[in-house]
Formats: sequence, structure tokens, C-alpha cells
Amino acid sequence: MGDDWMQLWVNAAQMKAADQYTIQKLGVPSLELMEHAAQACVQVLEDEKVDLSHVCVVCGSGNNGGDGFAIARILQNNRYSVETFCVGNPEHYTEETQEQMHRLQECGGKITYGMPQEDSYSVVIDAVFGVGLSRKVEGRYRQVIEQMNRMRGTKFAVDIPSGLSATTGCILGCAFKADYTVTFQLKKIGLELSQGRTMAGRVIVPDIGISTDSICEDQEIVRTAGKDIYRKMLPDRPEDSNKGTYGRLLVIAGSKGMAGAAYLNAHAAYMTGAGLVRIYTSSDNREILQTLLPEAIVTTYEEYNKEELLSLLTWADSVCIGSGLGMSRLSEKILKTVIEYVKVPCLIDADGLNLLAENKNYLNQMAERRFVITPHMKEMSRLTGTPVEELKADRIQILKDFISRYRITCVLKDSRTLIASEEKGIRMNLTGNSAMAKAGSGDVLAGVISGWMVQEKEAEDAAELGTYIHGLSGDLAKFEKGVYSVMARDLIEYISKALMKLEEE
Ligand SMILES: NC(=O)C1=CN([C@@H]2O[C@H](COP(=O)(O)OP(=O)(O)OC[C@H]3O[C@@H](n4cnc5c(N)ncnc54)[C@H](OP(=O)(O)O)[C@@H]3O)[C@@H](O)[C@H]2O)[C@@H](O)CC1
Ligand SMILES: [K+]
Repeated sequence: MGDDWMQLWVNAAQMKAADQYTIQKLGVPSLELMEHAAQACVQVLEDEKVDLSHVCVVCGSGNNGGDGFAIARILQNNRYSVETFCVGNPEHYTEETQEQMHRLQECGGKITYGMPQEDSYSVVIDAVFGVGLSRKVEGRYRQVIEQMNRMRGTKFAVDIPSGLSATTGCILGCAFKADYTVTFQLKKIGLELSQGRTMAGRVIVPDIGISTDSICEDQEIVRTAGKDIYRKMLPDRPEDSNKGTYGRLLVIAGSKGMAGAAYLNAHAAYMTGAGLVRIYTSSDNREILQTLLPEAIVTTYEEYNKEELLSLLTWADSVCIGSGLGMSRLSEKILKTVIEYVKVPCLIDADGLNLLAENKNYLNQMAERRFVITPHMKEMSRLTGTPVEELKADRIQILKDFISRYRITCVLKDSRTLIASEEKGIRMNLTGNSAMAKAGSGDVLAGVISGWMVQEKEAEDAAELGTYIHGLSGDLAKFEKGVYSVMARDLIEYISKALMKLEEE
């Protein structure tokens, strides 16, 4: 596969729709898919050289359990020592699961009803719950999963670690902590969001013959673009150009003592190729900014000056407002004026978002695609009035509702950042790492996105490309500086390396 692909990230319902289409419309028997699923798991266990000297398989009553019984049979037929435990509710066995139990027993396999009692296994295979997990794990099931987590063997999850929501990545009560997860056909978005990455370990995605035809056009599905797509988004830089060709960016940032935010915005925008950056900031920041970034024009204010602001808005090809802006009445007036009068693409970050949250009526005035907002989870929580925990548990839906209501591009920052617009749906960014979880990182992101906006990228493309490049800079910085020592200014330094890497590949 080249790099011009779109990776799909499905939730539980979308996965079930693909299963059902394959079974009902294409006529592939469910049991055949289950056999492929089990064979794929055994193949991975063998390829990865997992110690199969003493295997423990723990199965539930749904089809995930059915996969587990089939895995047990195949391993046993391959002459491994296997012990199989059934912890599911006998009243809820699916037809396929019953058939797989029967097939295992026919091959001489023994099924123990209840949880494993000892800890002598080289590998523990979790087939308790898959994408059918529908509620919090409690009682006996909780005990089973906790017991499996305590066992010393390699932990192997079938389709998804039991207890992890395939849709949100949240742990519902408790979850299996896997070293490997073999997830069938399509990556479940829950393996990437929230606790998903921590619980899933290494994720392998075998093709088991489930057709994706029915869902690949579905605009509701979250996608990640391959590198080629980002490379093609990079703007041309013709020889016969000048600074005017690459746009004039107005950065409105930095209240008293917060010059750093304005500096990071502006410097990051220059590093992406912006032609000219003007910082509009509190007068206290003039000297420091002129010293830190002589390439920027610095215009300062002491009090609200509507005329000056309007003339700057006329000058600008794009605006980036909010980083370190503060929450004063003055900041509020500036933001209100910008929202009311700006005619060019405009990004709102940080304090700009906190001010928006306090003045939600401004949001209603923004209903045009030229606005990009870059909230982290807490800022999004303030904007939507949804507590952070609820937001984490339902972020995709909340994001969808938000953009369809306000018709703006929203970059929802988290360990996996989502970029949402009506035009392109929801995209998940896969670059970036925990070294970037530091003050100033968001200011750099706002600068990078604004840098693309001012070079005439559509707001949603600028947001996606900017998030990708920002994360890639972080990945390169971490590689050379280590996970603890990456500073926001390093992210800026590594933008050039990230861009060169993307251009070269
Ligand atoms: N043909 C196919 O579709 C294919 C599917 N495949 C495999 O099937 C998996 C999906 O199977 P599935 O839909 O049967 O659901 P699954 O994940 O086994 O869970 C349902 C069971 O769990 C129970 N339960 C749920 N939550 C619970 C809780 N908190 N606490 C307690 N119980 C709870 C629920 O109980 P109930 O709600 O009925 O009381 C029910 O018994 C998928 O991940 C993949 O591995 C592959 O073989 C490829 C072909
Ligand atoms: K599982």
C-alpha cells in the first residue's frame, strides 16, 4: 500500500454493520469468518513467537467467546497444551459460540466452567468480550478480568481487550491489559483513543474476509490520511515569488507577561512559510518580542482601539488570536471585534476560547468555515458545557454535533487529536507523543495552522496539515532530545526537519 490511503477507524456499530453486510448480503457464513478470525490469531501467536507451551483461553458467551473456543481447538490440533475456560452466561451463548464449543469438545478439548485458578500459563488469551461489550464490567466478570491481569503469562486480546469500549477507548469498569491485540479487518477507534493505546499493546489487523464495501463511503467514519496526502497539501513555492505571495498573518496574542505565547505563534507561523507576521500585543511585550523575533512587525496596544484593530484586520490575510491573550475586559473587546469584523480565515486558541465559552453568543456569529478553533479537552468542555469525563466518553458525537451546529473547523487536542469539519468529517492525527505535553506546545500548533491558513490553505486542510506537521516535529524532537526534555521552542526548530522529511519521502 502506498501512502495515499485513508485509514478507517470504526466504532462498534460500524464494525457490526460491516460484519452483517458480509454475512447477509455477500452470503459469507458467520462461522467461516470466525474460523478465519481464529486462524489469524493463531498465526500471529506463532509469528510473534509467543510462548505457547501452556495456553489459557478465557471465553465469554458472545461471538468473541466463539473466537476463543476456535483458537483453543486450532492450538490443540497443533499439539499445544491448552486449557479453556468458559466464564459466559450459558443462557446467552450465541449459535456460533455453541457450535465452536461443540467443535472443541469433539476434538477432545475440555472446557472448564469458571475462571482459571492457577497461574502456570505461558500465555493468557482474552476472548471474554469483543465489540459487543454493552455495559460496565462488574461482579464476576470484573473478578475474571482482574485475575487475568494478575497472571504472569503474555497477555493476548482477541479483537479488543475485554472491558475496553471499541467506540470510545474508555475502560468500562475494568479492562484486560494486553501485550498484543489482534483486531479483525478494521481498526477499532477505541484502540487509539483515551486508554485504548495503553490497554491494547501491539495491535495487529489481519484480513479475515469482512467486506468494507458497505462502509468505506460512510462519512461518519473517522479517517487518517496517509503521508502522500499531506505531501500534496504542501503549498508550491515558485521562484518568482516574494513575501507578499505567502500572506500576511496577524497574531493577536500575549497579555502583559505572556509574550512567550505570541512569540511561539509567530515564530511557528514563519517556520511553515508565512510571508509576513505582525504581532498585535500588549505594549509591555514590545521590547522582548522585538528581541526574540526581529522578523516580526510588532504593533502594541495599551487600551482598546477599535479603529487600529479594524485597520489591522483589513491588512491581514489571516488572523490567529487568543494564545496568552488573558481574560480581561480588554481582551474580550478585542475578540468580539475580531469575530464581528474579520473577513479572512481566523484561528482562535487558548484564552480566546475561554472568552468564547463565557460569551457563547459569539459562537453563533462564527457560523462560517473560515474559523478554526483549537481547544484542548478542558477548553472544549467549557465551550460545550459537557464535563471532561463525559466528553472523553463521547467525544466523536459531541464533536460532530458541535461542528454541525456552529459550522467551524474544530481541532480537539488530546493525546490523539481529532480535526473536525463539515466538509471533511472527522480526521484523527497519529503524529505526536507525550514529550509534547508541555506549556507552549498549543501556541506552536496555533502558529503552524495559521501559517498554512495564510498560505491560502482551506481552513480544514490547514488544520489537518498543521496538526500533522506539529506532531511530526514533536516526534523528531523526541527522537533526538528524549521524552522528557523537548521544549515548545524545540517543536518550532523541528518544523523545518518535519517539512523536509515530508517533502523527501
Ligand atoms: N459474525 C460476526 O459478527 C463475527 C464476530 N466476531 C467476533 O465476535 C465479536 C462480537 O461478538 P458479539 O456481538 O456476540 O459480542 P461479544 O463481544 O462477544 O459480547 C457479547 C456478549 O457479552 C455480554 N456482555 C456484554 N457486555 C457485558 C458486560 N459488561 N457484562 C457482562 N456481560 C456482557 C453479552 O451479554 P448480554 O448482553 O447478552 O447479557 C453477550 O453475551 C467480535 O468482537 C469478534 O471477536 C468474529 O468472529 C468475526 C465474525
Ligand atoms: K477480547
